[in-house]
Amino acid sequence: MPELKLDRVTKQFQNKIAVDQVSLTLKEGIYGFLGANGAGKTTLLRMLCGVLKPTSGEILCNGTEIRKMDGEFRHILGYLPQDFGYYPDFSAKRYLEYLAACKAVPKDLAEQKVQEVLQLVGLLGVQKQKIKTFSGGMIRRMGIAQALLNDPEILLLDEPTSGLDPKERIRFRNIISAMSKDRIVILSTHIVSDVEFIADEILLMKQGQIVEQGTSYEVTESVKGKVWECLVLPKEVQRLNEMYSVSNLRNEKDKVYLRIVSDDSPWEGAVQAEPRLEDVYLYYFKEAAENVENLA
Ligand SMILES: Nc1ncnc2c1ncn2[C@@H]1O[C@H](COP(=O)(O)OP(=O)(O)OP(=O)(O)O)[C@@H](O)[C@H]1O
Repeated sequence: MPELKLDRVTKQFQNKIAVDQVSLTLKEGIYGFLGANGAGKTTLLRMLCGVLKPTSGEILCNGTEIRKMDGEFRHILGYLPQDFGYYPDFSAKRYLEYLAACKAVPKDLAEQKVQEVLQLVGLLGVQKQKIKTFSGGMIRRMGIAQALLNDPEILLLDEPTSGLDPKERIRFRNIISAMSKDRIVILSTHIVSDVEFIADEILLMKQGQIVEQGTSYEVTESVKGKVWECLVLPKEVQRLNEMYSVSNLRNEKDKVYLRIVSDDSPWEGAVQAEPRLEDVYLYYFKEAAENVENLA
């Protein structure tokens, strides 16, 4: 089993520090990098797969700088980038056979491997169809299939569920869980439910830094005592909404139920509630959540 070690890894683009002194040790398991858009997740993943060179710091695989391992590192790596490219006129099977050749999967093994990954992602029955006839979810599953062709020990998935409906999202999560044994799986996302139940470790990334790290339970506990519930009159809602991070709002007869994430009690009579990972996200990424709302 490989061990990945990041030692003060930093990436600066002109005057923007995208990844800021990140130090981590990653062993077998699923690591969920959770952060708002622009937090630095993609930049970190691109350094991890060797596409980008860190401005400073080192990434070591079993003690050796990955850039010095060259082909050897690529052999144990599978990568699903955010903008995964494919040939729409190829069938799923032909496309994966083509990629298997690009990845130097031995010819006598390639056909079996293609069938194996198609089976794993549930595309065996449609392998002869052209990719252009596939739904978004099927295309993302193809993406995972290609990343698994060389049976990688390290699997990097950048926003793998973007654009998927809830059913496909669940299916995707199950696939990732099923094949995570004996691998390091690194998954970046801004969708809490993608990692809440499957990640062994969650890493919250903000402005290029890891601001929280631990199991889902541990990270959730970090906002214990900061999640509040209260019933207020409708006329109070706007003010509270402007002052606090409201994670849930529901009309209840003549009052409104609010769930608020705040260091201090937002309302006389507010009671503390059990935190959820979603509350943690809101606590750290309030501004980002607001931007998304404004765009919606
Ligand atoms: N090639 C580049 N040149 C200049 N700035 C960049 C470049 N790539 C990324 N950045 C900046 O670095 C920061 C981190 O970007 P990055 O794409 O890593 O974030 P992210 O967390 O993956 O967000 P997203 O989910 O939107 O991709 C952003 O402010 C981004 O604008």
